[in-house]
Amino acid sequence: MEPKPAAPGPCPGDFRVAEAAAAAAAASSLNPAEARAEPGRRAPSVAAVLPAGGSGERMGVPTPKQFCPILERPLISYTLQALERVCWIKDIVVAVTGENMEAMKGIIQKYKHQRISLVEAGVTRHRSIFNGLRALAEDQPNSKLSKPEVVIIHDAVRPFVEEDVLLKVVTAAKEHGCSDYDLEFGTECLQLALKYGHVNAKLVEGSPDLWKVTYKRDLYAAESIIKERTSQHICIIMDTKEDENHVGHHLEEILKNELNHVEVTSGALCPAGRDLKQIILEQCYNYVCVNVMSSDFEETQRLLNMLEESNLSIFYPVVVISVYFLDYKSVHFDQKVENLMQIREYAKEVRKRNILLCGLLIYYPQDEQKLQASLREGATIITTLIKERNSGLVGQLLIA
Ligand SMILES: Nc1ccn([C@@H]2O[C@H](COP(=O)(O)OP(=O)(O)OP(=O)(O)O)[C@@H](O)[C@H]2O)c(=O)n1
Ligand SMILES: O=P(O)(O)OC[C@@H](O)[C@@H](O)[C@@H](O)CO
Repeated sequence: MEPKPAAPGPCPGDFRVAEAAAAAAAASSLNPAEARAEPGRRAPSVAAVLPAGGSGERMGVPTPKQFCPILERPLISYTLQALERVCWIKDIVVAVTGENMEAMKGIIQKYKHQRISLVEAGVTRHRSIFNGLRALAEDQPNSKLSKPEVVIIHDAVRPFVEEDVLLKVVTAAKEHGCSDYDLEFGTECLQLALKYGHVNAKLVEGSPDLWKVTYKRDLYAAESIIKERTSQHICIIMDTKEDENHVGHHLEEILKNELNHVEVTSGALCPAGRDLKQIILEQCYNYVCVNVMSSDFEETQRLLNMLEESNLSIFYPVVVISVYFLDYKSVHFDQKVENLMQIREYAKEVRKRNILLCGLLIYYPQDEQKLQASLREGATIITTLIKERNSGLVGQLLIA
């Protein structure tokens, strides 16, 4: 399964931190014997510099690519999120041009990014990096930055960096010498370090997702990756556990079968399912609220309240689909639809908080085969809404 999207959270006191401490100690130690991890050793000091002062000429759009939106959030915010969740990176210095400084401050505030300092970018990428390094190196009286032992340089337009590769980079910073291979296939940064830093260097293998957003097509690729990652976990909430034969339960079964590569959790507002708060904490971005017993929005409203309180949707749109049932025999079709149209108002309200709410009415015949077909159609609508995360369908009542 793909790794979860980066999300901020408390730094776990697990082995990675100790490993990082050892790596940073290794990177900074003059004595190789000291480079081994020691219990209780002081925390490492690692900082990151993000050059974000380019104009993105090759992208061919007026907005510099680092500020281009992906699912309505600027690209650079994804990169910051990926770095700030790595708790052993103490400071993240971002180099931006003077004209984008205010916009950058707005992004930091809106998405509550932490440990970020801004510096003025330079006319070239290397100059932007230099400005970031200078801010970390100088002991300026009003600066909250302290001089780190290791600095990670990471393009602001590489949003999918994982902690393990950052750890490898920090570890390699001291452990390895420079080979002919490294020189042959060196990147600009490597050459810069070799020429002016008088240090050895080592190329570390990254993952294919570490690629750089350069052309317009890369924005579409990044969006697809984010959509795929956020669709990996779906929580189904049923307002009853009774009446096992109700079509609601059949729908749940069909969804589970169709989404066999996806983690489907049965959450509940009632005690039978897994604790919904926990599921939200685990960063599930998709909820199917199956209303077997009721025709109102009470259960959906409870779920929406919990989602709003959690702030889960600050980084990614959360999809909520409220599902209802009506059989062909019922004479109340108009009344039911009219009642369910209220979803528009709820959807408009929660849309402001990046929650994409849609309604789905499964209008089903008694005939077993046709019923199965209706349920499969319903399941297809649900999976499409989740995979596409299309804000254009927000507030719609779809009928299967
Ligand atoms: N004067 C510059 C130029 C580039 N960068 C940053 O360096 C990273 C990688 O560079 P690149 O992909 O070349 O970005 P751009 O220069 O913006 O793109 P282009 O070459 O297409 O104009 C980007 O995060 C970019 O913002 C920078 O900080 N300062
Ligand atoms: O200009 P290009 O798009 O070829 O790549 C720039 C890269 O060299 C740069 O982004 C660093 O990641 C590597 O030092």
